Amino acid sequence: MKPLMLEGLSKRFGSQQALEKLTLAVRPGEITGFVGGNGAGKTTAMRIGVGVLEPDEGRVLWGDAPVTRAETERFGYMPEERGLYPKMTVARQLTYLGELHGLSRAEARDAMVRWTERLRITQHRDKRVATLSLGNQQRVQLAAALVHDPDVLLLDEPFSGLDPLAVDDMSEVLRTKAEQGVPVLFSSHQLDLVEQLCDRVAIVRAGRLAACGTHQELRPADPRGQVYVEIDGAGGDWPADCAAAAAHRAHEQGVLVDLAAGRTENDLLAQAARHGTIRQMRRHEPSLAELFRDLVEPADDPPEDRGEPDTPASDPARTSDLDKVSA
Ligand SMILES: Nc1ncnc2c1ncn2[C@@H]1O[C@H](COP(=O)(O)OP(=O)(O)OP(=O)(O)O)[C@@H](O)[C@H]1O
Repeated sequence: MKPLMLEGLSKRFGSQQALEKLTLAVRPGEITGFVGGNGAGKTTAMRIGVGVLEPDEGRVLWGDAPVTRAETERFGYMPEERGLYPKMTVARQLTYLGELHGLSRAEARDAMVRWTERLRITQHRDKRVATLSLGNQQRVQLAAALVHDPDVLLLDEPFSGLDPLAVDDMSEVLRTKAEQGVPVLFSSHQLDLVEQLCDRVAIVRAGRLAACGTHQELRPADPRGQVYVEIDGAGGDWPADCAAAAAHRAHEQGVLVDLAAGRTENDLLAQAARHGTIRQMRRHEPSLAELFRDLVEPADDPPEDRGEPDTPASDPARTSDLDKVSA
């Protein structure tokens, strides 16, 4: 399987610059999470990726060459607005979509049977889509994206509104497709889920790639990091009189401390111990949600601020992995 490359995509709707030179590689055999605030440009990028929208600038590469219309037929796309025919039965719908993507009637029927079993919607095969719960409609929508055994999977918020069992089913299917070598890209606002499921995360901000990499690569390079400390009954402000603490804030059941310059964890430990029994002390690894907030929160900037590249995008440590792919 080949990577799907979105290369230098720009797209404007009226006065709204939806994408600004966005470049992103979706690698075969990996799940890439596509995250960003509302209106950051994820849907626009995916629609261009599957060929339902033309970019103003940039191109979509499948492997080394620009993707052709025939090749996009081999892509699987789950649109955010969901594109099912409400009055058609599930079975008819999936079979029809399979045929549209080039399968014979018998192959399409087999694929419908297989995916309705896999996604646990066999009991709904003869029902009209509109009569299903939203979660089950979403399972059908995923089946619709998979029925022709696609070479690439692009899914726009596939997890929104799913119950935990459906989240597990959906996650398992995406993982299996990636293991088969398919490049998988999905957008989501559920950052815990993205962190768990994705091999790589692309963070988009105001139409640009703010950062892309594995969770490890996205973490700040600062080797000092922060220290999480939990002390029995000490309250949240005990670091205020610790010389080893430059700053602190409440976090989970304890506090997150920035070590002061020249101080070590041992200095902090000694000072913390004076405040009570230490339950936990560990180097803090920021979650994806924290990294995301750091990178994306200033996205409320007015549109005129969009002209300059975002600092993280120009940070080689944060885009180095992408560079390797595009090189
Ligand atoms: N067809 C359209 N016509 C006009 N503006 C559009 C159109 N599609 C997208 N936009 C605008 O482009 C920008 C990017 O939208 P897009 O839907 O790609 O963002 P998103 O990251 O998917 O957002 P969300 O997380 O809210 O779904 C937004 O400002 C949006 O209003």
